Amino acid sequence: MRCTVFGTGYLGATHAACMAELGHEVLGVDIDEGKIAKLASGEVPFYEPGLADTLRRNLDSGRLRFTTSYAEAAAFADLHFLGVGTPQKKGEYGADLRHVHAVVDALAPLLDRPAVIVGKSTVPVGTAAELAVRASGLAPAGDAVEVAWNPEFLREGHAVVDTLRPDRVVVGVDPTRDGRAEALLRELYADLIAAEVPFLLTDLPTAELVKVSANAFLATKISFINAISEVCEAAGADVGALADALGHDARIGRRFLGAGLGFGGGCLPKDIRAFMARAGELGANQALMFLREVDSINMRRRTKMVELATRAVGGSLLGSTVAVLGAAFKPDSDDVRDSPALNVAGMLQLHGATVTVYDPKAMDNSRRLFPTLTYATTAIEACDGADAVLLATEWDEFRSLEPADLDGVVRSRVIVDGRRCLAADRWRAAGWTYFALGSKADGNERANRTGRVITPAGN
Ligand SMILES: NC(=O)c1ccc[n+]([C@@H]2O[C@H](COP(=O)([O-])OP(=O)(O)OC[C@H]3O[C@@H](n4cnc5c(N)ncnc54)[C@H](O)[C@@H]3O)[C@@H](O)[C@H]2O)c1
Ligand SMILES: O=c1ccn([C@@H]2O[C@H](COP(=O)(O)OP(=O)(O)O[C@H]3O[C@H](CO)[C@@H](O)[C@H](O)[C@H]3O)[C@@H](O)[C@H]2O)c(=O)[nH]1
Repeated sequence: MRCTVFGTGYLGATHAACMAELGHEVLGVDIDEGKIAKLASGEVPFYEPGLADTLRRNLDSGRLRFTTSYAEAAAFADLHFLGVGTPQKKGEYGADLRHVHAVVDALAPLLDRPAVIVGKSTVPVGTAAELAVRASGLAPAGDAVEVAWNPEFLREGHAVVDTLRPDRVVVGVDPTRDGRAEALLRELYADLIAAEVPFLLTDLPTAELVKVSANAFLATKISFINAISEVCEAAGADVGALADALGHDARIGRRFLGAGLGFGGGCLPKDIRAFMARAGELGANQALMFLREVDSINMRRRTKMVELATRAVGGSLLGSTVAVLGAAFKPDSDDVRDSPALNVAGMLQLHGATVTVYDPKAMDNSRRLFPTLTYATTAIEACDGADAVLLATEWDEFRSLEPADLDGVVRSRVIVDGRRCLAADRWRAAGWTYFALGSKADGNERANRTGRVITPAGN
């Protein structure tokens, strides 16, 4: 069958390529001409493992095309996915829906046949119902234009697999309608349904809420372990061993109990804030108060990392040289939106450190966002002359670093593991001072480059 996808960013480009992979004819639409030109020539404008192959295979098959023309898109299909950004409003918690509105306002007047607009963007509950009124009011086909919601749960770095084999497909429809939207989406996802991916049909507000509730839960789980991490640091316990023990309880599970620098990216931080804002608008202010704490715990990890770095260089960042390994908000992505790594790098610089950053894939995006930081072309180059090395994003390339790789490169053999992904014993055995968020401080702290003594402390 045919469909369009409006917005060809991390979500939309993946969805378009994967729908074509399922055998459908797909037209991706974006207002960014450069992005569309790249996609049309087989180039993915961002880093996502496996996506380039899927894109090229489906461009070659002729099933996948890209355009900036809304008129072409309206003529092409009667099933239109909406995957544009819903960022946090400037200076407010709420979601900025201007891109979502722009799509509907430009597309609906072109819809002169029955059509279904299917939202995939993450939106405040109530948006779908509002868009349904907006679309049918603007469309020549009137009420024959319907809105459904099919929230997306893919993770960056695993986007292709998550789209082709999701844990579930959630479809929200208006129950007063004739079932056309459900039928179209069942047909579109027939291969997934045949592979026993649960297809969960709900009303519109429930589908919208499933998405933000899932992200709120994930964020809460991460902040839970990071709150416990603070207690571990104070008590001299080890949060990694604690999380392993907790995770054996099947009711809890080990996933998303990774303590460290906390969550960032284009989703969890802005989604929990928009969820709080929307609950407030609905008069349910009290309900999500805990998410404020989830957010604060998360942001505290970043300042905690700066404190640890300060200790690691001997008490003052002023005049120090710090290497930051990692800039993306997570490994296997080049996304630097609300990246804890870059946030920390920026704070270190504000405190007077000379900061050199290296990331395997996110260098261009980082330079655009933080042009005043220094960037290296390899991890080793970033560590040249460093008083401390900070590991901020757990790329495999950094996990597999050996202490010997950096001996003779750094000025002081001091490492701060913000993602708890290095073997502490190996680094200590090699004579390094090893700090990690969520553990008692290194017992072998010692005089560093300036002869300043870093005192062993309990956190
Ligand atoms: N990134 C993810 O992993 C992910 C996963 C699930 C859900 N989401 C949600 O999906 C939505 C998109 O996120 P993203 O990360 O892909 O954002 P993004 O910024 O990477 O992509 C958005 C795209 O929309 C395009 N766009 C803006 N206005 C447009 C218009 N009027 N017409 C056509 N295209 C337009 C932009 O040019 C851009 O290419 C957000 O609501 C996000 O919360 C994202
Ligand atoms: O145990 C963990 C797991 C993750 N993180 C951090 O949490 C953030 C988010 O990670 P992840 O959820 O894997 O990445 P996203 O690609 O942002 O995916 C989330 O946000 C998407 C957009 O809404 C959803 O579709 C996904 O289901 C949801 O996992 C990253 O900074 C991670 O470093 C931790 O600190 N500890």
